[in-house]
Amino acid sequence: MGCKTNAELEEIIEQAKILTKDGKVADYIPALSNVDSSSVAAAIYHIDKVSNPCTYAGNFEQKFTLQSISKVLILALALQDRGYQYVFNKVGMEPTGDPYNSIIKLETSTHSKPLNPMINAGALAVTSMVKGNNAEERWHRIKAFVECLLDGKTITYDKEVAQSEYETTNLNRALCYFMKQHGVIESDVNELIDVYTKQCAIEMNCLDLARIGAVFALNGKDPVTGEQMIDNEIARVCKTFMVTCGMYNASGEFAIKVGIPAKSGVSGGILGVVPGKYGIGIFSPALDEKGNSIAGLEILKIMANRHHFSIF
Ligand SMILES: NC(=O)CC[C@H](N)C(=O)O
Repeated sequence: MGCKTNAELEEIIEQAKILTKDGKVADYIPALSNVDSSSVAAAIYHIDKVSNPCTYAGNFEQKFTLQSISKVLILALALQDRGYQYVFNKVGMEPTGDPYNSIIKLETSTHSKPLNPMINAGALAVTSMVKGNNAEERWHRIKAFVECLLDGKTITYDKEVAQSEYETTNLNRALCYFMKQHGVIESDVNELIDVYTKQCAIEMNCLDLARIGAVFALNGKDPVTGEQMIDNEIARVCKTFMVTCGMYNASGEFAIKVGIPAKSGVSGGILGVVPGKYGIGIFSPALDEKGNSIAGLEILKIMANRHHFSIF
């Protein structure tokens, strides 16, 4: 993939970097805290450019784990595997206004249905729907699907981060046991947590993430081959969830200030989609109190203002 540095993006990154000192790296997954909190990297995949489609700035080679960004990709796979009815029979479509790991709405919602697939409860239920005879098969299908979105590039997962989350994720286990009790999931809880912690620990750099953004920007088509990688309708559903719930309980403010489908993860990654134009990948691990990358948000706000990103 042809890539080059971009002076404007460098300038924006320098501006945003100052804010990293106001944020905090996630440490509730212990292995996530081993990272330089001042790192900032960003890449943009321009879907109209045939040669050198990618521009980048900052430490673009640095890999990070997807964490919650993986929820959008696994939703696409589960919808492909099971169809709309099956998935949304078990998981809702409404934003919660609560933190991503909150348990409160599970108890108050009808049939204990998680409110949407972007909160942990909903994402865990969605991961349990990926086809496969066992955890290993499910994980291999997830890995193969993400590799397809990256033109066949082999992806890896950060074993230390996955193991660290597997050992400490009592709250996610609690969400699973609650959902199992109420028939939302059927899987063995530890097997489900095993697949989920691996999917969250999938690692890539911001160039890779920008390429995945480009697939969504093209309604599921590969930006190079034009092949339909994700069904058009499924890409639409995923992008809609990114708008309504992709930035946790800051999605409303983000829709006003930036106005594009985006999904963030507690590692500090943000996947951004400017429909018909760009895929965006950002990494900066210092987070605000809602769990979004502080510098990442600033970069998107500046770019959205200058280049009129908003879809609204
Ligand atoms: N917001 C996130 O990125 C959360 C993902 C993380 N693996 C968790 O389940 O807590």
